[in-house]
Amino acid sequence: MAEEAKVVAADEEKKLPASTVAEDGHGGPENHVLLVSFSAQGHINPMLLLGKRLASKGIRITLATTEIACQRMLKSLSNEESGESIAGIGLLFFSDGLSLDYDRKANLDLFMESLGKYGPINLSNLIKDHYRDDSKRLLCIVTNPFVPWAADVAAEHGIPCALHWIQPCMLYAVYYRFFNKLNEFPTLDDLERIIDLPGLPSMSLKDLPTFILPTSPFGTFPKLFSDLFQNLQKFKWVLGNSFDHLEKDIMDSMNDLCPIKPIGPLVPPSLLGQDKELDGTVDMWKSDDSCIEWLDQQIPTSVIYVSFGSIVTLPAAQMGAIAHALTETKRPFLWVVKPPEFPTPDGAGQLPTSFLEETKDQGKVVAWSPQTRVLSHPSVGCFLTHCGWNSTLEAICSGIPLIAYPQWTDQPTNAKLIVDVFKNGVRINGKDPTAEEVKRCIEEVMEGPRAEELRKNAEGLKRAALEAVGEGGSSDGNIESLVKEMMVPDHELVK
Ligand SMILES: O=c1ccn([C@@H]2O[C@H](COP(=O)(O)OP(=O)(O)O)[C@@H](O)[C@H]2O)c(=O)[nH]1
Ligand SMILES: O=C(/C=C/c1ccccc1)O[C@@H]1O[C@H](CO)[C@@H](O)[C@H](O)[C@H]1O
Repeated sequence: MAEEAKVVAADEEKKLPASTVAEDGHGGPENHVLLVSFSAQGHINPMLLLGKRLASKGIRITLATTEIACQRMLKSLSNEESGESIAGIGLLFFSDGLSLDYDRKANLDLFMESLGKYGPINLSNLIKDHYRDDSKRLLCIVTNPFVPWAADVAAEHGIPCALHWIQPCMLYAVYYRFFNKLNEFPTLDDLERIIDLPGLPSMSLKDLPTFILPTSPFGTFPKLFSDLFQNLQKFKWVLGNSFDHLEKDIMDSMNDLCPIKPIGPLVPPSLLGQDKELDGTVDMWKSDDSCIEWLDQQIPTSVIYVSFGSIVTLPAAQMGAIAHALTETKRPFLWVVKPPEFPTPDGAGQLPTSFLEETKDQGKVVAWSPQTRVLSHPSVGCFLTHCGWNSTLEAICSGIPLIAYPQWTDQPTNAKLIVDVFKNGVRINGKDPTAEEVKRCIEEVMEGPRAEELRKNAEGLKRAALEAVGEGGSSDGNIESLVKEMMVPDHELVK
């Protein structure tokens, strides 16, 4: 039974520390875009990176997100950043209706219902407070799929709205076809059905996102996405965190339904050797930078990097299988074991006893890493990942082969892309794989007969990613055209 939610209704919301709107970009006051993001690390970072790219084209940027995200970000902001801006982008916060000490992950449905109830009211009030007069009128509101109601708030204020799709375009195509009932998908009576959609690789049940499984336990998310994908007309643009070379056939398959404009990969530009000034991300947890010195002492391409992102907490049995496999390979490893935010009585997220002592001369375990610096380090040979899309894109931009170990949401479909479309990795089979299965995948990527092919494919994707976001590249061109379209008021558009 979920603990009683301490709901903070809109009119009772606590006032946050006064946050002025510091702004990035060089345009006039009228060239102002408000980014609205869900509170998770893997949502805020791509939105901030999009903001930095728009700012580089002369747009003023402010990010609005929830109070809980503010609390997490303030914990790790560098001294010179005071919570009023991140990487030069102004910050505004609104309440999701719950107290800050409420366990949102353990009560997903209640959290999302509260966010959907109080978020729109609080966001609308924030817009009234900050953008009331015409001199500060917003060009556009860019929102994310977990807060689609921002489109209704934008319409209330007469502001155009864009959807920032922060997963692969493949998920966008699958969700669109599923929720608009354009194709047949597995049912409880037909779990073995193969799913063949135009422009996409054939899929089976294990490749589908968890929110559309016939057995899906996630009540709120299917409803949220069902409403979103049946009302995409609310958005003037749909922007995809991907790039032409990576998913061209998939994007083309949506052109006659609801086009998606690729503007990615949204990774820190320094990862692609571009201007570090455009890096604009936030860590919600303090990075343990000692892992870089540790990597400096390792042999090139020898290290197995293991990380499951900011949300996933692995069950104890899976932690044990990975620990045993790493020990058995005798290879150097760097493993991010992020402590659960709330106690896990069943040992989930915890390392087996004596593992650290047994492997102290073999590997290193940290609570949070500077991941993009790790992935671009010459000592890293492969990345054992949960296939979160930001991690996947960062690995692509680093030219690192992957061992896919998907857990939920888009991750099974991302794993399908990795193995059968990008061909830059292998997938660990089974929901509760053995240590032998994990070890088999590690050896296959590090020294197996396909190791060289996987590495070459990974390096080729890195070059394509750099080209897409480089000046004149496909994604750079799409951002340029987006900014031009944003500048043209609706009444001047040729219908
Ligand atoms: O130790 C870590 C683990 C993850 N990340 C970052 O956290 C984000 C995770 O996003 P992703 O979509 O991969 O997974 P999620 O956390 O959303 O499940 C990525 O940008 C990673 O670079 C990090 O900085 N340090
Ligand atoms: O970060 C999330 C979801 C976080 C969440 C949801 C509900 C309640 C609390 C937290 O999802 C990640 O988003 C990434 C971008 O969409 C995706 O690629 C990762 O696989 C997800 O883990």
